[in-house]
Amino acid sequence: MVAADKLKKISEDVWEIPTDYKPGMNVPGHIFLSDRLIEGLESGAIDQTANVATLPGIQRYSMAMPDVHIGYGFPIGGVAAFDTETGVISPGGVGFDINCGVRLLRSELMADDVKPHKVDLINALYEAVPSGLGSESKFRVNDAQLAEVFRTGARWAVENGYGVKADLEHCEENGEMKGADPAKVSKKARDRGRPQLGTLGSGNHFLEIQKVEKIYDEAVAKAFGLKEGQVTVMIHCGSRGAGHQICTDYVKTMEQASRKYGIKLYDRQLACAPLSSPEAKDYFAAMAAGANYAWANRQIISHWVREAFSKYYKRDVRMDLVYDVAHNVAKFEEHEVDGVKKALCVHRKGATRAFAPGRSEVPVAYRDVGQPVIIPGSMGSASYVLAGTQRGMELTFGSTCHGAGRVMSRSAALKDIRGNEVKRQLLERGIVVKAPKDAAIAEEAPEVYKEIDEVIAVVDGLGISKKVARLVPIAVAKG
Ligand SMILES: Nc1nc2c(ncn2[C@@H]2O[C@H](COP(=O)(O)O)[C@@H](O)[C@H]2O)c(=O)[nH]1
Ligand SMILES: [Mn+2]
Ligand SMILES: [Mn+2]
Repeated sequence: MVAADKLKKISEDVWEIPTDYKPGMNVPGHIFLSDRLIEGLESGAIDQTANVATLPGIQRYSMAMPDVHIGYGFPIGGVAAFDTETGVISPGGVGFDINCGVRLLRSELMADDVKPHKVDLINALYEAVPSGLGSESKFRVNDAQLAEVFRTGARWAVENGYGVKADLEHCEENGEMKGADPAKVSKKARDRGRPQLGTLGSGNHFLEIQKVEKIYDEAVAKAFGLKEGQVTVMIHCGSRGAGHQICTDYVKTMEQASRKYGIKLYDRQLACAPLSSPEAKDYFAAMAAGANYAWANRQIISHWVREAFSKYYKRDVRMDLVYDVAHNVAKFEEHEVDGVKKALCVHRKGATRAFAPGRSEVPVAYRDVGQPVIIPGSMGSASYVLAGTQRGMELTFGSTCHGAGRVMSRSAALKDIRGNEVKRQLLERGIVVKAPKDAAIAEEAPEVYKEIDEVIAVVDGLGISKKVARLVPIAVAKG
């Protein structure tokens, strides 16, 4: 029996997990997948989506985007919104890499100018930005500076010479989530985060030089400053050891809190606390600090990317920030539920906010067209820029997918795939890959991910975000 047999197809690409799927479900689950993608859906991801539906105060549905796969407690690709009075917050609904996210720089360069230099350019980026699992940064922050990073995020970086003010206007939350409190971050998390600020991290994190291959919506693309043939650079990374430790610390706090507040957990990894409790407030303050660390991190890395291009071309190469999205975060937002405006805490775990035109959270420059949504595919496939829609506000609390989503585990990839062969095949297609070791390439081979075009067809078809541009890789530096 394929996992999908447990689901009820209620409309094109929408699969329901009914509330009688398991005891304790407060709302149904909705999984957004095409008939083809549903074939590969793990039954564990259905169970996880159903488990989330048992949490107190969940609104409308527990949702999973088409990049869904098994995660820690909540599925990756999961979206769940909780009433601020009756609901909960859960570190498992945010993930260990707090504010892992993606930003896109648009350059003034065209692909034909860059392609002959792609090896030198990717080497320059690889040199400029430290990467790898325990990698340490080229610069050091002291405790007081780290506390400022936790409090003010990307603004700290810009005020210290890493970028320009306009960058802040083009970040979700302006790169500075309010309510962060460094005092709620443990010494262990600070010690892990201090040496890693300004590092890419490992594996799935990357820097990618891309070409805008196709524009689907000229007017929106123009608002985003994108045109066919243009070179862009995509940066994917998060909060490194700092975020990981914050999550680890608060999972323990929440396990105790769940018992204290009598919350029945169908999976220990869903540990959570009522949003009104001191434990929830402490976690939110620490999570926001982790999110700010990640925004500062992507901001510093952007500065080094700009420096590397300018140094290589021996002139000031203009690289403006299109936008920066968080895809592992919980946020307080206002949404309409059954015709009533409500304050909700929306968890997006491997999911991207995709707000419609007119929302005050969307930067002024994009308010008429909707929030830019940046969706990476893999080092051998396309990535996409989309825009948020009103349909998304209605159907998914303004959310969409965050990537293609894995279909093969890292261990299976290491067993079945040879990194040097993947590298050779990609080079044959004109894509240069630079990574610390061949094993890292095997773990991240294009075939370990779903087909991004199919995933994007689902979100575009449902109308929860709409296609604006398709980007293809020229050269990739993997962490
Ligand atoms: N364009 C590229 N996309 C990539 C690459 N490696 C991974 N990915 C995609 O990113 C998402 C998000 O990853 P996550 O670790 O935050 O879940 C993933 O689902 C892939 O689709 C790459 O080298 N280039
Ligand atoms: Mn990520
Ligand atoms: Mn990450």
